[in-house]
Amino acid sequence: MKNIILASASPRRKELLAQAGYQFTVITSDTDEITDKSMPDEIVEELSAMKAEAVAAQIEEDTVIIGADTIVAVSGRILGKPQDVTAAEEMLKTLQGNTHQVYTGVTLIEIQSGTRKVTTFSERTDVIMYPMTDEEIKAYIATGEPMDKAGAYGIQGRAAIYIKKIDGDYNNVVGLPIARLYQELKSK
Ligand SMILES: Cc1cn([C@H]2C[C@H](O)[C@@H](COP(=O)(O)OP(=O)(O)OP(=O)(O)O)O2)c(=O)[nH]c1=O
Repeated sequence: MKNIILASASPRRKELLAQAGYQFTVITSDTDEITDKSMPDEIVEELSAMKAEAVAAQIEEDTVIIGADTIVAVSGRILGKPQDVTAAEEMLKTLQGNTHQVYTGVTLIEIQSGTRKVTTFSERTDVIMYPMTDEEIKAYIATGEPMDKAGAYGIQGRAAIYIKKIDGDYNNVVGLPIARLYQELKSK
């Protein structure tokens, strides 16, 4: 197994990769998360590639660089991280009592003897949320938990009490589909 670099500032991604037993370093970059894609799987795949590439540009030794991006899709809309409390409130009002999809895209850039091999994939998890009252939404936002998370909630945190059902990889919702990633890394 080669050196691994996680190109992400997300504490959840770091925890999941460590939990899987990998040794790695974290190097982050300031990537403008802008894409002209409109399909959710294409968006997360492209943004994960941009994040991995921004870090790969600084690396020459044999390494595997991992970039990831997570978004929420609901009724034809794409939800990233909320800009402010009002946006968080609006997102949660849309998600409560409904089914939505969480997409995480992952890009691996394998640098070997100066050559680069890029692998990108995405995973989708369907999530059904119980209805939330306006008071519950306000109280949840007051915890501060939604602000750095796609769709303004964290399934691994206080929002767990509103999750009725999921179909797909739980860790994909948290931000890194670690089982699929392991399958991909196995061959590296
Ligand atoms: C839906 C959901 C998202 N999230 C998080 C995962 C991601 O960290 C975040 C989406 O933002 P991202 O832009 O995917 O990632 P990030 O900005 O946290 O980190 P980086 O770009 O450096 O890799 O939302 C949860 O933690 N729990 C959830 O239930």
